[in-house]
Amino acid sequence: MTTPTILEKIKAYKLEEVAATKADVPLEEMEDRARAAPPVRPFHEALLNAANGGYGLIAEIKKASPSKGLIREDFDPAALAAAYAEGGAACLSVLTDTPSFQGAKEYLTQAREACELPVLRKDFMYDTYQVVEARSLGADCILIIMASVTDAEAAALEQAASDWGMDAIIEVHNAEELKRAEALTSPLIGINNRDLNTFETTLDTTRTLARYVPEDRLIICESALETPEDLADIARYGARCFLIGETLMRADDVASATRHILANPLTAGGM
Ligand SMILES: O=P(O)(O)OC[C@@H](O)[C@@H](O)c1c[nH]c2ccccc12
Repeated sequence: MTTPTILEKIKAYKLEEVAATKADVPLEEMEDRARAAPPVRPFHEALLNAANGGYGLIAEIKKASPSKGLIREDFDPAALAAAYAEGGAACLSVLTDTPSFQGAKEYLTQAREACELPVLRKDFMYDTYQVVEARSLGADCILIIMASVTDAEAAALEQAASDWGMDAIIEVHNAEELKRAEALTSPLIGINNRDLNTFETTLDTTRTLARYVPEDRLIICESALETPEDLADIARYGARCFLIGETLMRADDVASATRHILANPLTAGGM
């Protein structure tokens, strides 16, 4: 027997979780809740508008991660959301997975209520039930991790997001996953610089893959971004949208750290 990969382990516990939630809240009931949720905020549009004038930042609310352990002690999703909005983020991402990221479904609702930004539910999605649940929590966008789903699962998740008026980010980590992503219709392609099975990170992943992304898709460079220089460098490869968690979560003053990383390193400074 081969040892399961990290993504396989996550998938196993996530499917159990989903089965338990479904037993508690049947699909019809979850659909009622989704219909009663506040209207969808335009995620793609907010990102695109911000990227046209500079950078489109998706700022992530992330308490802990499997590779880094606890990232932020003082963790108030509503205050963090307000700080991100003040600092110039275009959208938010909120981790709702508990076993690996110490996230929670309520964090998404709390963060979204504290600002006007569209919100990505950051979780491991396999079942369209989770998409309905995401909408019931207020999510405006979902993540589809190609490394963790089949083509059929990805297509079903994407369709469910679209049925509920939400956007979907298709996350890829290599050329093969990018090819599979191209068969889907979502215009949002996330290039994850972190290998979710080994946790290794390198911005070379984006530098290498960006040129193969079709022109009609919007590239989001995800993970391991630390400085304004990183953003400026990656922008030269055609990506103007960024998903950043840890660097901002480690800052004492989250609003000013957000402003700082979004500043153009060529024109900033000198104050
Ligand atoms: O904290 P970082 O290195 O800035 O990364 C943020 C985000 O890209 C990362 O949390 C992430 C990207 N794809 C994921 C999929 C599942 C869980 C987490 C992720």
